[in-house]
Amino acid sequence: MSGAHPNLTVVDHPLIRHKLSYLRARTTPKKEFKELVDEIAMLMAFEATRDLPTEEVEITTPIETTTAHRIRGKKLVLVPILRAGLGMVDGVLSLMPGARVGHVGLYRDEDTLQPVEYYFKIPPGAADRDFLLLDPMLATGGSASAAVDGLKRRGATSIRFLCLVAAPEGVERMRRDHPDVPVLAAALDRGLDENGYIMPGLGDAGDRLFGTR
Ligand SMILES: O=P(O)(O)OC[C@H]1O[C@H](OP(=O)(O)OP(=O)(O)O)[C@H](O)[C@@H]1O
Ligand SMILES: O=c1cc[nH]c(=O)[nH]1
Ligand SMILES: [Mg+2]
Repeated sequence: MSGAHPNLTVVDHPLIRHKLSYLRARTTPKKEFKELVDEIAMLMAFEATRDLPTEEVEITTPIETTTAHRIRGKKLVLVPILRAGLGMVDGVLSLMPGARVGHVGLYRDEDTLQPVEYYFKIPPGAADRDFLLLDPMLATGGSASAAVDGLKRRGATSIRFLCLVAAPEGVERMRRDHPDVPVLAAALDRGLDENGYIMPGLGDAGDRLFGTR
């Protein structure tokens, strides 16, 4: 938990801080930017799944039979918010290759900053799954909040939101709209500029990932 934001955990680790410094730099090329997004997402997924329940199983090693532990219960679903969330999927999947992947298509209208939904596909049986919602940027929080609305409308009850850079405005919006959804971020930044961009941020994550600007 993080001070004024009881719904926020800043995953603050020297490796993450180091990688973020390159991610933020405007000179970092597209290929490296994508690799860094994956690497930070993977490191954060380690923290985001810290409290997944495990159960005892009996296994036989080449030496003897023993008790080991495996993750129990609900099946994990990664849900990237398109487009930029796609950049985080491979990194998280490298830790949990068995996780399913849903997709939420949202873009933020450049003038109104309101999220516009254009796609929604998740596996059936939402009530029995743990969802990890992925988006590098939490700015006003409109997109994350709308994505959580969509998951809840389809029956989801266990949702965590994983982002790389969060603005206080977005964290507060999530606390207001969805106090039951923990937010994990690699960094909590200063605020938003007049165009709704995070300061100091890293610019437009989708454009930097996909080379569209
Ligand atoms: O918290 P908010 O104010 O809603 O802003 C954050 C959203 O904006 C960005 O997406 P964008 O609309 O640029 O779409 P893109 O990923 O397709 O580029 C980002 O990836 C988030 O989804
Ligand atoms: O700073 C920001 C804000 C929203 N979306 C981005 O990609 N970057
Ligand atoms: Mg974008």
